[in-house]
Amino acid sequence: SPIAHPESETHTLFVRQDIQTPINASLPNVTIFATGGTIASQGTTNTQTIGYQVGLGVQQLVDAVPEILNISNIAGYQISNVDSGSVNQTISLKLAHQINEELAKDEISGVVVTHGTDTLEETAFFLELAVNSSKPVVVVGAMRPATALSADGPLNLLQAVTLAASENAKDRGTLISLNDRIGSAFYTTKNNANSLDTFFSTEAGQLGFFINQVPYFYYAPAAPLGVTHFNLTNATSLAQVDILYAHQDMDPALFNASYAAGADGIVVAGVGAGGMSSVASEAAESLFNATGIPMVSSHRSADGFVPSSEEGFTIGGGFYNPQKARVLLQMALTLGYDYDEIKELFAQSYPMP
Ligand SMILES: NC(=O)C[C@H](N)C(=O)O
Repeated sequence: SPIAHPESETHTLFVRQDIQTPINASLPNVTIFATGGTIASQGTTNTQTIGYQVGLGVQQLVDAVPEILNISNIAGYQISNVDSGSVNQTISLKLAHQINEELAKDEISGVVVTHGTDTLEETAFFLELAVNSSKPVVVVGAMRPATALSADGPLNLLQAVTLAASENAKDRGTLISLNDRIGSAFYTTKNNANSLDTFFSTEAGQLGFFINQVPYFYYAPAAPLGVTHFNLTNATSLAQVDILYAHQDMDPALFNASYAAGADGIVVAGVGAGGMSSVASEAAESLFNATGIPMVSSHRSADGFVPSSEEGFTIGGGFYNPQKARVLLQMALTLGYDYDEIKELFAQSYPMP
């Protein structure tokens, strides 16, 4: 094995297995934080592409693609080993804290997070807001388990490390790298539950592409409009924000139920540009009038825009999809933003001409 000092230690919540490759002084240093997902999964046959189990550690991910060591020295941390549907605020806060610490070290060029693709965009957006560094943070996953014919994880990981080690990737915020594409964590969303190219086809999210494993960017570094960096250094937990999905005959009781279950904020994945039935809307408004709980309107369509209106009680989620609006609202509530500040925070991403 090219990995020099494997050691493992079991914590109650995190399986932590720190690895460090032999140091080659002429190479940059990249740290990998592994969280699980399909990229770390194994099936029972090489044709199994559903129903596989997560379980490979960061050591095995790196061992599968030794070419990585021609690009960068690697240190690795096992933060969790779960499907991304089970990634929670404990894991994302831990990631944010450790990544901020890691990137503050002069010798570190960038970091890679390996993650399941299902909620990858939520963690990537969370890191976009909670990590304060010009160095690259690259979040990567895979759509086929490591045991599959034509598994995509190894090349995706090689590309992610290449990107994290690249000077050209600096000052671009958190990046999502998958299947040759480089996307902005701010805008990229998972588009297909099964396809290898699942992070394709968002309106504003595509930043670049790998050609022969070299990252090419379409634009000079740029930050999305309205990006706010939050200091969560002292946060040990996050506010509770629920997403309610609008549809025909949406149950209006969901609003009170969500509040009664402890929600500090609610995001509505609305029909069209943030809509819901008049009955549901009345229930939402009476909860808002009674409690002042902030409610953000987003869209259940994959892409779109919901503005705030002057008279409405809901806050327009702008370009944020429901899951990203949830992360943003969660951070704002955790740091004590009031209703007007939250409205302003969302409006910042779409400055009016
Ligand atoms: N492609 C994937 O990674 C899916 C997997 N269920 C996850 O952990 O998100």
